[in-house]
Amino acid sequence: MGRYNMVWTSRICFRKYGNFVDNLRLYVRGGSGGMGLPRLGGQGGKGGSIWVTAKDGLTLKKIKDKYPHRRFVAGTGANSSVRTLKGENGEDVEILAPVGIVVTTDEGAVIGELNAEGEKVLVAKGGIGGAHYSGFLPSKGKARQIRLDLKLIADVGLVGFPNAGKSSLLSTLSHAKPQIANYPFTTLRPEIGKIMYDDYRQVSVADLPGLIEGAHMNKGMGHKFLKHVERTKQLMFVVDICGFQLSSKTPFRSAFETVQLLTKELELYKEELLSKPALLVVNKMDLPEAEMLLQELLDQLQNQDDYKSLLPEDLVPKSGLGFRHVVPISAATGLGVEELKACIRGSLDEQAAAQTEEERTRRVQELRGARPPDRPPPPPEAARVNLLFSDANARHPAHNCGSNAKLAHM
Ligand SMILES: Nc1nc2c(ncn2[C@@H]2O[C@H](COP(=O)(O)OP(=O)(O)OP(=O)(O)O)[C@@H](O)[C@H]2O)c(=O)[nH]1
Repeated sequence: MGRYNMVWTSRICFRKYGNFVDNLRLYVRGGSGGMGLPRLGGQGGKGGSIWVTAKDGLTLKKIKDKYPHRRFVAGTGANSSVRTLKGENGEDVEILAPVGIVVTTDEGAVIGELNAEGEKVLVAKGGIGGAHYSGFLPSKGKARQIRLDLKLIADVGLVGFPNAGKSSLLSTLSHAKPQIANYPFTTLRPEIGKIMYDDYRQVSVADLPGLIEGAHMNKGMGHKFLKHVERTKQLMFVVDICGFQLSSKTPFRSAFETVQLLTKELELYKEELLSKPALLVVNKMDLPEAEMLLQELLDQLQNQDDYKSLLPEDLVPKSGLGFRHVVPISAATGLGVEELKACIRGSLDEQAAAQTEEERTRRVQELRGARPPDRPPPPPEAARVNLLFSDANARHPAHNCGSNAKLAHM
């Protein structure tokens, strides 16, 4: 393996977990019916119902931000009166949600799925108005907690320009020919591979083909690709250590510039995507000069401000680059692949633990009758990046991806 015998798996920068919202719990209550009028046989109006309707371009985070209380109550039916014997029906409430979600009860029973714009699911029916048959007494609307879950296509999504080695990596990771997945809410058919762990846990990895520079403007597979990045728990950026050039007419990009461009594409499409935990995989470490180029890349990642002028200003991501781990590998020889598997697993486990803790805190607060906490606003970008860089290793000692050290010998 020549001079190259080290794997650098320490955190370059620590991304906060949980800013990206892939599920949401809501309280919904249909309206009560109105009273009937026994004297004249009048009927109360029906209570309004609550519907969840699919709309393109929405995210669960937008719903969360727009309705911090996450409570939806439909209108009450009007009472029957001498003037209006049939009381007016209460108003329905429509909750707009992204396409590609499953709506379930709190216990996990599926109420319905939204796979296309305009599809809707009834989540809380309004009560019936009082009438002769009910002794003129109305009934209450249905009240319950529901969950909106984004249908995930995989635990981890590969993000990289053509030729970075994504397909090769997926095959190496999953030891099998990855399956082409077909999802009802999409036209793109990602390849999905499964990593098997010794404790029988399986982690799914999706190769989402078609990302090129300008994807945010819908170039190439553009938005079709980027939409899928939303549907994974974590991102795995894959870059060729020797850089990337789409064609002889387009400029050559170094590995560092490639990372910047990939990040910029996500930022321009939906900045929220950058709050997903991400790993950076540096591929083709078997090639000559790879170790020297890796050191250069690490230096550039750690001193991003000094290298900002390499690309035109409008191509530099404004939020900086952040990765939980940087893992050099060779998909061709298998070098570093076991370390990568350990990193992926560790990162997903940490994310799951953080989400469970957040949900637990929320429920405790709910039981105490307190308003669920809104996430505190993130610190200003510049401050955050600096802080994360200067303190990352001190506050979060090098994650043990098979090694305790920043430089782990293979
Ligand atoms: N030397 C070397 N070559 C590699 C490695 N990984 C992949 N390659 C080669 O790089 C080329 C591209 O690999 P792919 O796996 O098809 O890359 P991709 O990112 O899936 O490319 P697209 O399908 O175009 O998106 C192929 O010729 C591979 O054989 C590696 O670790 N070392």
